[in-house]
Amino acid sequence: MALLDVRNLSIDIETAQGKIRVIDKASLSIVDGSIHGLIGESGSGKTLIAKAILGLHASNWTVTADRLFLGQTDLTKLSPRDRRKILGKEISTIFQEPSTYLDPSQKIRVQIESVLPKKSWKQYCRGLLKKLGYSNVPSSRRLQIKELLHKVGIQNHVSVLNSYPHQLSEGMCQKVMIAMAIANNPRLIIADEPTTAMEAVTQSQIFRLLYKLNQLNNTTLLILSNNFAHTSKISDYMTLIYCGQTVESGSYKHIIEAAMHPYTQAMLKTIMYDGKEHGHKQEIYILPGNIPSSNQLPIGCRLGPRCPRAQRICVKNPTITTKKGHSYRCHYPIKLS
Ligand SMILES: Nc1ncnc2c1ncn2[C@@H]1O[C@H](COP(=O)(O)OP(=O)(O)OP(=O)(O)O)[C@@H](O)[C@H]1O
Repeated sequence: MALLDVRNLSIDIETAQGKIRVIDKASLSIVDGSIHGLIGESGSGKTLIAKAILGLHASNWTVTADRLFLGQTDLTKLSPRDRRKILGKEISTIFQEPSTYLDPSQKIRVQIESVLPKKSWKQYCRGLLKKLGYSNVPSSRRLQIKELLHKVGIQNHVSVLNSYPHQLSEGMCQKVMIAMAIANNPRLIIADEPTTAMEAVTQSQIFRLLYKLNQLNNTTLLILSNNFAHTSKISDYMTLIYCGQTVESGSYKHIIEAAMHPYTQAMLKTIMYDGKEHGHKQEIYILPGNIPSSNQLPIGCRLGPRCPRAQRICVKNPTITTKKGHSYRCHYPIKLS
C-alpha cells in the first residue's frame, strides 16, 4: 500500500522572466515500509517536490496535483495549519549540510531535548521520584536521549551531548539530525541529499544507518539524491527525475534489470554492477549535452535535445505507461523497440 501517493504534481513559479513550470506532472508512489530513492542530477527538482509535499511553498508558487495523499489523508484538502500539524507528526526531514540546520549557539543536548515528544505521565513520576531524593531512578528523558544516540551509532553520547555543532564533524552532525528526525517515530523520513559534502567513508556510514533504521523500525524513507550508485544500493524502489519530469519509476529489479527510459539507461551506464569495476582507463559514459536552465526548458519530453532516441514526436510530452508497478514516460522506450 502507498504511504505517500503523488500524481501529476506540477509547480509553476512566477519569476522576473515570467512563469516557469519547474515541476511538470511528477508522480511518486511510496510503499509503506520501503526505501524509495528519488534520483536525478542537481537542479532536477527533487527539493521542490519535497517542499510541495510538505506544503512549504513560497507565495509565487502555484502547485497543482491530481492526487496528493498521505495514507488516507488528502493533503490538498487540508488548511495550511492542519497540514503542517499532520506533517509535523508524520514526516521528518533530514537535509544536506546538517551543521547549517543545527543552532550554533545551543549544545546538542538542548537541541535534542527540544524535539522530544512531551513528557508522559510515567516520565513525570520518575522526575518526581528523583526530586524526592530517589537518586538511583534514572531520568527517563536522559535514557531516551542516550538510546536515540545509540540508535544512530553514537557511542560517546556524553561528549556529543555537551558539544556545540561546530565542535562536531559533518558526519556526526548528520547522525544527530537523524536522531532528531526519528525522535517522534515519524511514518516517513525525507532525506534530502543526506551525504553531500561528506567523505566517502562517512557517506557509506550514513547510508548504512538509514538502511538499518528502515529494517529495524520499518520507517519509510524517501531519499533524494544525485548519487545513483549509492542510493540504488539501499533502495527498494526508485524514481528517476530529469529536469522536473519524473521519467521512470519501479522496483530495484525493474530499474536495474529492465530500465525502459533512455535517461535511466544513461544513469545505469555511469555506474558499475556485478562487481565489474570501470577499468583503470575505461571511459565513463556521460550523456551528451547539458541540463537546460529553467528559463530555457525544451517543450514536450525535456530529455529530447540530449536523447539518443529522440524523434519528432518527442516535442509532445509522453503519457505515463505502467506495467506491473513499473512506469515510464517515453515515446520510444528501450525494451519495446
Ligand atoms: N524559488 C525558485 N525560483 C525559481 N526557480 C527555482 C526556485 N527554486 C528552485 N528553482 C529552480 O528549480 C530547479 C530545481 O531545483 P531543486 O532545488 O528542486 O533541485 P534539486 O534536484 O533538489 O537539486 P540539488 O540536488 O542541487 O539540491 C532548479 O533549476 C532551480 O534553479
